[in-house]
Amino acid sequence: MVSGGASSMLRGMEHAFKVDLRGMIDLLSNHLYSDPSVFIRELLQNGVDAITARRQRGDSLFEPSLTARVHHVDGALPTLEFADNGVGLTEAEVHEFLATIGRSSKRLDEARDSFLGQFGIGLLSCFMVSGEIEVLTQSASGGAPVRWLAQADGTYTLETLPSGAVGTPGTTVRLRAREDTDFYFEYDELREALANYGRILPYPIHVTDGEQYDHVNAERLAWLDFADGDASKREEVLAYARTALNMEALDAVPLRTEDGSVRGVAFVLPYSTQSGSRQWHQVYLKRMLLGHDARNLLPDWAFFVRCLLNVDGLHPTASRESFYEDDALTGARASLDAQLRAYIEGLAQQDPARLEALIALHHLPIKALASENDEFFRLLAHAFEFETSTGRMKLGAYVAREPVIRMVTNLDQFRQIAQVASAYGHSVINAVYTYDVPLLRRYAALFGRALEEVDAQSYALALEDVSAAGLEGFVARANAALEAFGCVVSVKRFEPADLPALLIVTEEQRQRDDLDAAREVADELFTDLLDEYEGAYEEVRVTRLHLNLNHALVQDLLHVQDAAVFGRLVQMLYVQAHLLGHHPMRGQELALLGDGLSDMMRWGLRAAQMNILN
Ligand SMILES: Nc1ncnc2c1ncn2[C@@H]1O[C@H](COP(=O)(O)OP(=O)(O)OP(=O)(O)O)[C@@H](O)[C@H]1O
Repeated sequence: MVSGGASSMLRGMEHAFKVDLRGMIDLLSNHLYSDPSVFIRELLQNGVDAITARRQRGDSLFEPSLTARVHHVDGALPTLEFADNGVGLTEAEVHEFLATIGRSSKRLDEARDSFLGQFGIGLLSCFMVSGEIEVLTQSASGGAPVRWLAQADGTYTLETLPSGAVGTPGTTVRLRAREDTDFYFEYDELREALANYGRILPYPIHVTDGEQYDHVNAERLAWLDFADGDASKREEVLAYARTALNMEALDAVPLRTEDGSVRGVAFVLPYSTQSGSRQWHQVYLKRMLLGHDARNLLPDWAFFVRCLLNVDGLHPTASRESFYEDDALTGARASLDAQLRAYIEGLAQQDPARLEALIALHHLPIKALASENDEFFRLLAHAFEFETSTGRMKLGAYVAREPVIRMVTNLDQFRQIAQVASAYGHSVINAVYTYDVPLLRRYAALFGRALEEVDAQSYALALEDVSAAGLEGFVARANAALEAFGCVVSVKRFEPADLPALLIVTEEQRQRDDLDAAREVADELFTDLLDEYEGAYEEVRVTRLHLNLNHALVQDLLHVQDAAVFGRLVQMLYVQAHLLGHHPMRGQELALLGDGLSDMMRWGLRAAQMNILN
């Protein structure tokens, strides 16, 4: 049997955790917060929460106010006093809340909705810029004022002051700059940080340093009213984008969700953006800046807008730089997605000109969206523009004149085909850009249209073949003239009759010739090895020149006997076909052009001289 004494020995002695404050501060500054200026956010947040708490007590006879004052005493490092006239703290509350890390007066569920803070660690961020934190506070529930002085090593002193020493309820936090942090105490820096975090906070924020003074959130921001449905604020909101965001927005779209209680505005960017690029937004949580990244709130395809958003019903992560993933966030995201989508759909019905401008600038995100959503696609498909062999055209106009949608998926092929296709009265779509092919496929499927992927070679094969008509000798001579250029000649008849020749260049897969050559001389062992390489192919550039027998020059060429003249003429037709088809010319072809022109000039001169002599 185990005696009671022995059992307590087994249980061991109970100890309390100890927290190394320096380690905590290091953790906060290096791993949780991205920038030391967040101490301003934490001070603002505590001040706002304290005022909210005082109001919730039923005290409405005071003018809420938050003030940051910088003091410089005798060339020493500056101090910052951050004062609020909120609820304040009693001595017991100072011990319980200020001096206990992780303890917050705001965590109760009902409190969570009203307050900004909840984790009980925010004040520690002041140690990132100051060696000590001094708090002077007078509770709204009475009692003596308290002075609390905390050091970064985790020790603190607390003294109660004579009643009435502070006067009205409220709290002042005093911080002393260090050599390495005085930058954050400079007036301009401070004002900027206060404005950045507190621009839309509901209580006035003042900043002073000697003669300098500013009320950083004096401006009434129209975008919140606009989000609430006040359409008359539209021009004001666009003007705000112009002056404050330096953006001539194409449009302003009000946003509002039930889930997460989001309100805001999306500005349509006046310039096109890359798919996947990240926009710089302003996201506020209960009117306090949370950050500039709205990735977990906005859909991926919304990279053509920049948003100002205020969120009341989502929860922050501990760093307070993004939102905690929960059902409300999922709902808010889905609703914002639907609203931006509805905006584009609305334009399609009510403002086609604006939609056209939007598509012209942001065709990639819009096409991305259309390629995954049928309804959206049906609505917009006809407005999408494509490059075709007969010029840029909206898909609607294209299908009105072409019974079959013909597309080419390679740019070189497109250049070549442009000539041949028009000979047949066809218009071919250049579908080499992202989303083109899936969009055309979807179009064909949804609207029941025939879609063909065409290439230059198959077009050329369809041209009327006349090489069997006793022209073998002619073709052989022409081939000899172009042998050095790796070009094969054929004679065809095609339209337009004024196009003398058509050059088709294809990249073909050819089995490597040297493989066969190697096999001929290889012994058994190597033959096995070579067999393993059986599938080795190489890309070969194949050039075909189709001479057009409908053209007068080609007809004349049939009767040219002089081998030198004949060769040069064929070669010049070959070069001309390069130029007409916009084919890139290699050094060989450029040299040929030079030589050919000289010959032509020489022959021309000679003919002229002979005319003179005759
Ligand atoms: N200016 C203030 N006036 C009144 N009480 C304050 C003030 N600043 C801090 N407190 C008290 O100290 C507690 C701890 O503050 P702290 O900033 O560390 O955390 P928090 O605001 O509760 O949460 P979070 O870590 O999310 O900011 C608060 O919950 C509040 O009770």
